[in-house]
Amino acid sequence: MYVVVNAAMSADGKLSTRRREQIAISDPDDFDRVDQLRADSDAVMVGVGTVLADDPSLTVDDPDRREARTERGDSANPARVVADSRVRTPPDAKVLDGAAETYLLVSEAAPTDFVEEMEAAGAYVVATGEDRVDLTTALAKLEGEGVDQLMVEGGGELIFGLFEEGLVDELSVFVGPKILGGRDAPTLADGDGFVEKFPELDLTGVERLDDGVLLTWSVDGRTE
Ligand SMILES: NC(=O)C1=CN([C@@H]2O[C@H](COP(=O)(O)OP(=O)(O)OC[C@H]3O[C@@H](n4cnc5c(N)ncnc54)[C@H](O)[C@@H]3O)[C@@H](O)[C@H]2O)C=CC1
Ligand SMILES: Nc1nc(O)c(N)c(N[C@@H]2O[C@H](COP(=O)(O)O)[C@@H](O)[C@H]2O)n1
Repeated sequence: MYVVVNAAMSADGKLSTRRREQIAISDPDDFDRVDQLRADSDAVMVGVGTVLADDPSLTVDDPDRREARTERGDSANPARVVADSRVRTPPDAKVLDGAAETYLLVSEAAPTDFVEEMEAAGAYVVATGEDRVDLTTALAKLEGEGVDQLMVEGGGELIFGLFEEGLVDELSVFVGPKILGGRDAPTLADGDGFVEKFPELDLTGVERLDDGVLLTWSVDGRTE
């Protein structure tokens, strides 16, 4: 499986405000690029923190891109994947609206009644890990379901978890012309942070998009 992490951050490295409110950091050209990346992927993943903060749809916006997918024999939208160890996804979340297949990655500690509620809402529930989703095993299971390219949109906890497990192949970050500030505002990679053996990146692209810059890296030492 090829894993590409894509996110937009402010010039000071924040994914959103300290209130965790969704905010447009990307400019129109970047949103269009993100839509194409979704259309090119088999699945789009977020953490439940993002579902709770943003209630994203994670679908492809451009009808021509959806049509191109169906013409090549794919579903109109990529599958949606939510890492949600304890099942905090609300049953009325947009990721459960039936517009695409949805996988809910939960831990073995997930309450059975919540799991059943998610299955009744149409989600495929994949349980791995004792208390927290075991991302390595969960992604291997998704690969077994035909997910060859996984796009990850965030947030910072999930992105850190994927780097921690050595699961990221490529990172693309749009740096937008805003300062958000806030010591508690989410950043590109939160979690516990690395203190040694930092993931190393190879810069593969620098491109001006509107008033921001798109930076792309490949990741050294991808282990899975
Ligand atoms: N600017 C951008 O491109 C984006 C911004 N965001 C912003 O990020 C914020 C949400 O980010 P976070 O609070 O960091 O939440 P998150 O979206 O990273 O979700 C974290 C949750 O994922 C679950 N999870 C399960 N297994 C995990 C594992 N092994 N490792 C890590 N997480 C695991 C846990 O329940 C954890 O609480 C929101 O404010 C949202 O607006 C989110 C996506 C993109
Ligand atoms: N690429 C990008 N740029 C921004 O400025 C953003 N705020 C985000 N946020 C991500 O997009 C999700 C919303 O998706 P839908 O439009 O609802 O499908 C949001 O949840 C973040 O993952 N991304």
